[in-house]
Formats: sequence, C-alpha cells, structure tokens
Amino acid sequence: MAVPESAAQRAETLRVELSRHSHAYYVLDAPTVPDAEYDRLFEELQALEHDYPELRTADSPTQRVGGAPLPELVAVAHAVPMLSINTETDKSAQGALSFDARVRRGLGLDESDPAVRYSAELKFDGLAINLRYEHGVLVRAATRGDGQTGEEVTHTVRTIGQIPLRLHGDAPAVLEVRGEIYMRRDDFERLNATQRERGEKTFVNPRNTAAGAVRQLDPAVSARRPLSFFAYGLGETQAWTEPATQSGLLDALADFGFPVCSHRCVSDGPEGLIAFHARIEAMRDALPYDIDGVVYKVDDRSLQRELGFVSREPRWAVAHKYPAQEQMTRLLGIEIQVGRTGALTPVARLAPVFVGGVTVTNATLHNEDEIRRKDVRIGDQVIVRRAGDVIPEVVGPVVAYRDGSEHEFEMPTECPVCGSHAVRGEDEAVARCSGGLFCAAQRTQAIIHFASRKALDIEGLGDKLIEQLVEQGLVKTPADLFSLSADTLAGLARMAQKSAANVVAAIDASRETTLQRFIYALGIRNVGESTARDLARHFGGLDALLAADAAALEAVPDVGPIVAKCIVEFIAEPHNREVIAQLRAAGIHWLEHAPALTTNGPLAGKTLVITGTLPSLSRDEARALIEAAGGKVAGSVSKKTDYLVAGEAAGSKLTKAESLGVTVLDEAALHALLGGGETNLLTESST
Ligand SMILES: NC(=O)c1ccc[n+]([C@@H]2O[C@H](COP(=O)([O-])OP(=O)(O)OC[C@H]3O[C@@H](n4cnc5c(N)ncnc54)[C@H](O)[C@@H]3O)[C@@H](O)[C@H]2O)c1
Ligand SMILES: [Zn+2]
Repeated sequence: MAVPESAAQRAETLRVELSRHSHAYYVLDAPTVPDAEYDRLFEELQALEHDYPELRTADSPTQRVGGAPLPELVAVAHAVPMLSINTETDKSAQGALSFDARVRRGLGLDESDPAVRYSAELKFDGLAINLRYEHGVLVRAATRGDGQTGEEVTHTVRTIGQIPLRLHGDAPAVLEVRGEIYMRRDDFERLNATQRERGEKTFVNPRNTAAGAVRQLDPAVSARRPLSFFAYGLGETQAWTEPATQSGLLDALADFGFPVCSHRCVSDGPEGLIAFHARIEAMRDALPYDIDGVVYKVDDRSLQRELGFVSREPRWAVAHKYPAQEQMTRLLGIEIQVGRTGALTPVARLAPVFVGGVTVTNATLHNEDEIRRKDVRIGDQVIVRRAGDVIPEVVGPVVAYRDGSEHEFEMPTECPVCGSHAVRGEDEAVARCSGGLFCAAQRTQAIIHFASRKALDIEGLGDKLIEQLVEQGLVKTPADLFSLSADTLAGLARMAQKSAANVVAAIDASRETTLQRFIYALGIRNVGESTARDLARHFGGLDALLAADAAALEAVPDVGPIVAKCIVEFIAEPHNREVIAQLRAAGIHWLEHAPALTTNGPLAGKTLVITGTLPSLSRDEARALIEAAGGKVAGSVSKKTDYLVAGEAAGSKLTKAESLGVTVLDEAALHALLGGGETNLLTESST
C-alpha cells in the first residue's frame, strides 16, 4: 500500500518533535513537556509506523532507547544491553490478559497447557543504573544511555548510602546488578522547600532531580541530593550460577545487601497480576516514592530467553501504567487565597485535567517569586503535578506552546478578602494581609489567639467553640465576644446552659487585664509575649504605643527593625484601629503607668543588662527601676552595654562583660547610681 503524503509528513513532524523532547528529557534532565504529552505523540508515531512500516526509519524514536551520553562523562559500553520495557496498550484493569495472551502465543502454548508463572513488581520512576561488582567490590556504575553505551557515574553513585560498596556474603567474580535510582517524595519536597527558602529555582519532579544528581561531575553536589535505590535485574555475571527465576533473583539480590522492594508477588496466570495491579493502584498515593505503573515479567528465566526481544524491548516483560502524575492543561487565571494567618497564596485556576487519578481544577503556585522564577503566565499551557497526598502543583509552563496571548500575573496590593493592605517583608517570600484583627480569613485564628491563656485568658472559650461562633457569623472580630449573651451561646451544639453562662462570665472577667496581655492578644506578627511586655513597660499606655513610629519602637530594648515594621503596619491599618477602639468601648481596661523617662533621669541614654540573682530586687523590679530612671534594659551584653548589673550565680554574661571592659554593678551600686530615690508611677487608665 502506498504511503499517503500526509502520513509521511506527520511522521516526520513527530520524529523531529519527539527527538527534541527526548534530548531535553534524557540528556538535559529538563523535560519540556509532561511524559503524558510525550507518550501521546510517541503512540501516534507508533500507530503510523504500524500502519505504514515503510515509515519506520532506523533513527525513529520508537526504535531507540534513551538518549545520547553526556560528552563530559566517560562512555561505558554495556556488556549486556540495557533495554526499555514495552508499555501495555490495554490500560484497563484487565491489561494483564493481553500480556498473558501474547506470552502464551510466543511460547506456542494452547489452552490445554498450564498457566505461565509471572513475577509482578513496581515500576519505579527514576533512572536505570548498572552496578558492576568484581570480586564483591563496586568497580563501576553506569547509566543506561542509549542502551548500548552509558555514562560512567561511579563517583556520584558512591554517595548513595543504599548502594553497597561491597557485596554481602560470597561474591561471584563478576556481578552486574541493575536497578533504579530514585528520590523519595518527602526528600524531594524537603529539597524544594529549601530551594524556595533560599529563593532558588525549584526542581521539577523527583525523577529528573535524581537523574540530574547522578549525572553530575561533582560528587559533592550529588551527595546533597538524597537518593535511594531498588535492585531488580542483572547484567553480565561471571562464575556465578544465576537464579532460575526472576523472583529467585530478587531474593538473591536482597541477600547480597541490595534494597529490594517488598511490594512484589508471583502469580500463576494473569489473575494474580490483575489483583496486584488493583492493590498497588489503591496504595499508590501512600507509597513514599513515585511509580508510573507495575511491571509483569515471565518468572522463569529460561522462558524469558526463549521469548527474546523485539527491537528495544523484551517480549517477556510489560509495563502496565497508571494515570500519569503530570499532565498539561491551560492556566485560566491566578487567584489569591488568604490563609488563616493572613498569608496570601497565589492559586492557579486550571482547565479541568485528570492527573494522578483525580480531576484537578486548582493547584498551588506557592508565592509571587516562584511564579516569576518559573515564568508562569496566565493563558500558558502548564505542567501540573499531583503525586501522593501532596497538593497539586504547577511545575512550570510549556514555553514551546505559547502563542503570545499569555500575560504576566500581578500580585494585588490589597487583601482580596477584607481590603486591608497586603505587605511583604523584605526577607519574606509571602505577602500578608495586615488586617489581622478584621480579616474574615484570619478571624478564627485571631480570636483563638485573643482568648488564649497568655492573651486575655478566657476560660471555656476553646477552639471548637470559637470555630462555631465564627461559622455561624455570631462573632466577626474579638470585640464581638463582649456582646455575646448566654442564650446565644446555649443555642450552639454541645453547649449546656450552665457552661454557656460560665463562658459569658469568663468573657466578662477578661475585661480586666494588663496592657501586656492586651498587646499580645492583638496578634501582631512577631510580637510574642516578651515583646508585648517590653512594649507595655516602655510605652506605659496604649495611646503612646499607637502613636509610635518605627524609630520610637526601635528605642524599645530588643525591638529590631523587623518587629518595629510589623507593629507599624499593624497600627497603620484602619481596620485594626477600629477593632481596638471597639475593644476599649467594650470596657477592656488595665493599669497604665507613665512611660519610661528616656530623656532625663540618672540613667538616661544608658543601656544595662541584668544577670544572676540580686539580693533583694527581682529582675522585673530592677528593670522597672532602671527604666523609670531613663535607662534601657537589653537582653545580651555587647559593646553598646554601659553597665552589667550582676547578682549571685552570674554566668556567661559576666564573663563577656569583663572581656569587653563593661562596668559591672552589684545591687548596691545600682541603687547608688539611681540616687536611692524610688518612684511609683502607677495610675489607673482612663478608658
Ligand atoms: N517528557 C518528555 O519529554 C519525555 C521524553 C522522553 C521520554 N519520556 C518518558 O520516558 C519514558 C520512556 O522511557 P523508557 O524507554 O526509559 O521506558 P520506561 O521508563 O517507561 O521503562 C523502562 C525503564 O523502566 C525502569 N524500571 C522501573 N522499575 C522497573 C522494574 N521493576 N523492572 C524493570 N525495569 C524497571 C527501568 O529504568 C527501565 O529502564 C516514558 O514514560 C516517557 O514518557 C518523557
Ligand atoms: Zn484580609
């Protein structure tokens, strides 16, 4: 039959495109399209070549294994070629039946003959490696390369702890072990989290990361990428009686000290394979590593030899694949999700796509910088990955499929939930909504914090109850707590009249608090308990704090520029000030005292550090005296320290002060400096 011109042209286009993708995937370890897309094109070419065998050129991607070796690495000729595995075209649960039928035909068996025994294994998604041991010692490790010639990677493979450098037990003169080097999903996620923290480009997926790590010139780089290994096959052997079966081989490999996966089985006939396929599919997400399917192999190795090979694949094995964990789809838009703590996360809205066994319409983009680093644009064809329990993620754009209609994303400057301004710290990857007290997205978290033990300490107002109050719209800000009635509370699930009354009483009692607790309760980012205490001491009253600018805040001991910025942003947000005003109107009050005198007083402009146990003053009392005299109390000794007040059992701070030549005072000397005058400046607040 003559080959139509259109088929010939299409085959040529596919060959060129597939070669380009193969190069990116095998040689550069940086795929340009997801495997699923590659496989679609590959199958299309296979079908054309099936219909028109004249189109099957020797250089067709369907006739070759893998890719060319990297010129930087030393080429290694394989004693026994490393081939690929045919993918079962029947992807249904019954796929094993087609394989069994082909095997039986190949062996010339008919219905009266007994069942063929198979070994079923996982198909690990990593890279194939050949490990050569001579007299029990690892002498060479090589990648598959094009199947005939691989790359020598002994230097990097030696860094993989799971690969024995010396075999256990009696070793043959030569033993070549084949298996898969892979990266566990949790190791991959950790690696990417670190990359993100450092503001560096993240890795695409565990397979390509593992392949890239093994094919490094510098083993130190590979050693920083956590890799794992499973053994599953043999290359050349000398002076060894090879096991008669695939399952026996796996046992022998385990005895030599190799990790062999425990998820495997032996089955007489295809029924056991069908069950294995179903069982593994059900647990795929829970496995700690990626698999792209299962592999069935004829167990008897003499039958394997009888069946032999066809071009690049053995006839005695087949890969039965599961739905791909990476797919391509269109990025329709980017929405901002506001988390419970106010973090603004860009989320990709996608054209629905079936990936990793579920239909995905949203995927995380992590943060603004990552969108820029990956150069993801709205309208792009993007690769979406969903593997295990990890939330689906946009891996990157398929740049080759752009048509110019795509546009860049802009991070909003306002919180999409509450309209407060969104701010991003200099050293931070994420932007945050600054309306912490007001924002609906942060409501539950803000109120839980407000009521917590170190804040307003409202007994009986637990997380579950707060969640209910928020869900039912009864409480929108912490200020709303103070108008709750016992009847309203008693209407909620699991709330008896008596406990409702107790909660209302506890809310009422919490109106009388301290400035420190109140500041802490506001939930300002980076303002913990001790900073709240420092702020309360330094400013003495809330109005002074609300009026402070960054410089005034940085005058507080232990408040640095980052904390000062967080406070400034918080109090600059009108929504927060509104809630604070409502809280005061609800009758929350505390004792205020005059702020520390910073411009006059005997210790004005001086920085002191307190250490050890003083004979009569507590640390807090000493601190109050120093601050009342215009001094600052810092947490650690530095060149800026003017005096160290040291009591009993002073330790490293004393040593440091002495080494820096800082004057050391005992309690009596401190009193002398203060001029002996004690002040009590407590006044009632006027809220
Ligand atoms: N995205 C792209 O651009 C692109 C380009 C080229 C290839 N690819 C992908 O590469 C794959 C095809 O490559 P391939 O020829 O290496 O075939 P394959 O990876 O599908 O199958 C052969 C490989 O399976 C591995 N394997 C895992 N577990 C095994 C086990 N228990 N027993 C035996 N072998 C096991 C071995 O490493 C072996 O080399 C496809 O998934 C394809 O999508 C993608
Ligand atoms: Zn908000």
